[in-house]
Amino acid sequence: MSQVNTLVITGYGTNSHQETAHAARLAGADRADVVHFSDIVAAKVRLSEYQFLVFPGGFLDGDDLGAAQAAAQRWLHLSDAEGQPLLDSLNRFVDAGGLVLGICNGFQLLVKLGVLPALDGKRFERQVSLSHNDSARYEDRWVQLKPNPDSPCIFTKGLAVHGVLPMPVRHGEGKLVARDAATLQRLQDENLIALQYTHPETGEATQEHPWNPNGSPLAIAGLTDPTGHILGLMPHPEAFHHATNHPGWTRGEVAVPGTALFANAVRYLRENPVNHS
Ligand SMILES: NC(=O)CC[C@H](N)C(=O)O
Repeated sequence: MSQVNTLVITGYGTNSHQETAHAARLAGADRADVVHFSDIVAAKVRLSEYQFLVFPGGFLDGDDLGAAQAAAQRWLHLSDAEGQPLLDSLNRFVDAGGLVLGICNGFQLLVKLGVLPALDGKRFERQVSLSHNDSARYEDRWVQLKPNPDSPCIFTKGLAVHGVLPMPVRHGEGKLVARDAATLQRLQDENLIALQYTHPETGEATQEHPWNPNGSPLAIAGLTDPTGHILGLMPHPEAFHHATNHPGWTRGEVAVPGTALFANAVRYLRENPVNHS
């Protein structure tokens, strides 16, 4: 069975990197290293040493200029100490079959970088973004997510049988905006909408606040790319890594934890070795 080493990139304002690494370990990853972005730039650590790359949540650069906007510029324009553009390393990582997960601020980074949704295979071209919540406030609450069984997403595979997945959100900029109506339509038509916010009474996708916490169109909570190897989502799967994290646990409520997304990634990588050669 092949090795699953997880790289969680921290620095400049991430705040859930340790929980994220913990979730990866709980899900069975052999290793989960929390590495500062500057160590990637210094070429002390290479993406090619890993199979699973996670961009955790937080407030990169204090959300200045818009969440993850400044961080996206760093990824777009910096090269490492060996002269390798960071974008090339990221591109190669994905082409080698590595899995990428962006959680909340990490999802914001992936869309601003154009890693998601990468329609027409166009990576690093911004096609959608994440903007301020319709409620004009920071939303900190639990939501219920419906996985799309027809999505190519590796992370959500098989999870639709559970109905909904509860997970907490905490963000100010979680509303998806597409550059045009056709782009939005294609996300749906190509099954790139991996996760949707649902109404607790109907279990169906909803635009209703607070169940849809940000007003995201088509109730989009998470997006994948056409390969299914990349997932970005606004809710925090790492924050539901144990039964007692769930607000209903004292009432005996049982639900599939967010670590299920990580477990799917680990399982996939065991069976589908990444080829960094
Ligand atoms: N929890 C997070 O990662 C927050 C993301 C971002 N800082 C926002 O408020 O939208």
